[in-house]
Amino acid sequence: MTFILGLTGSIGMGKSTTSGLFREHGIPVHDADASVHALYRGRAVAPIGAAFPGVIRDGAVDRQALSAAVLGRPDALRRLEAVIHPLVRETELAFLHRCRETGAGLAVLDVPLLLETRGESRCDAVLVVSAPADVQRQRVLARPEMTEDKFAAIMARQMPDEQKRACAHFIVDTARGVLAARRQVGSILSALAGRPGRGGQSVNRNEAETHA
Ligand SMILES: CC(C)(COP(=O)(O)OP(=O)(O)OC[C@H]1O[C@@H](n2cnc3c(N)ncnc32)[C@H](O)[C@@H]1O)[C@@H](O)C(=O)NCCC(=O)NCCS
Ligand SMILES: Nc1ncnc2c1ncn2[C@@H]1O[C@H](COP(=O)(O)OP(=O)(O)OP(=O)(O)O)[C@@H](O)[C@H]1O
Repeated sequence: MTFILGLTGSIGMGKSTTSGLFREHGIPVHDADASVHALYRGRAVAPIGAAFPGVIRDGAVDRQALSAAVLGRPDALRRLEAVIHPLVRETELAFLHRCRETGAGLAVLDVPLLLETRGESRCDAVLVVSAPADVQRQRVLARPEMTEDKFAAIMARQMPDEQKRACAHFIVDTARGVLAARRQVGSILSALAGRPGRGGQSVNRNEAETHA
C-alpha cells in the first residue's frame, strides 16, 4: 500500500522547492498548482471561459486575467475553486492509481489548500512547509506581478501558518537554506521508512515524530 504524504504550506513557504527534494529521492510527487496550470491549457479552458468571460487568451486561461477577476472577491474565488478543484482531484486520483500500480511505497501530494479543504483525510500524514512571516513576505513580494493587494487576498483564503503547523506530523523549516531543508527531508524519509500506507486513514500525530 502506498503511504500518502500530504505536503502543504502557505504561499511562498517553499512547497515546490521541498517537493523537489522528495523527487531527488525518486519519490513521485503530484503538484496541484502544476496540475491547475496544465488544466488551464486544456480541459478547464471551456468551463473557466464560461464562468469568467474574457479570461481566455490564445486558447488558454490567462492566469493574470483570472487572478484579477477573482482575487479580493471571495464569491468569485469560491466559484473558481468549485470548477477547478474537482478536475485537480481527478488528476490526483489518476496519479495515486499509477503509484499503487507501480508499487510506490511513498507518494507526495503537494496541495496548497490541503488543510483548508480538509484534504488531510485522504493522507496518511501531513508535512507543513514553513518559514517566518517576514521571510515569506519578502519572497512573495519579490515576484513579478505580485502586489500587496494580491498577497493580502491570497492570505485571506489561507489558514494561518501557526494553525497549519499545529496540524502537522512533520514540519520543514525553509528559512535555513536548501541544504538544511534537504537534511530535514532525509530525516522524514528515515522516519517513514517501512511504514505501510493506510490508504488515506491518517496517522495519529503522536505516532509520528515531528521534525521542526
Ligand atoms: C488565482 C490564480 C489564477 C493566480 O494564479 P497565479 O499564477 O498568480 O498563482 P499560482 O497558481 O502559481 O498559485 C500560487 C500560490 O497561490 C496560492 N493559491 C492559489 N490558489 C489559491 C486559492 N484558491 N486560495 C488561496 N490561495 C491560493 C497558493 O499558495 C499557490 O501555491 C491561481 O492561483 C488559481 O487559479 N487558483 C485557483 C486554483 C486553486 O485553488 N489552486 C490551489 C490548490 S489546487
Ligand atoms: N529551503 C529553502 N531555502 C532557501 N530558499 C528557499 C527554500 N525553500 C524555498 N525557498 C525560496 O522561497 C521561494 C518560494 O519557494 P517555492 O516556490 O518553493 O514556494 P511555494 O510554497 O511553492 O510557493 P507558492 O505558494 O507560490 O506556490 C523561492 O524563491 C525559493 O527559492
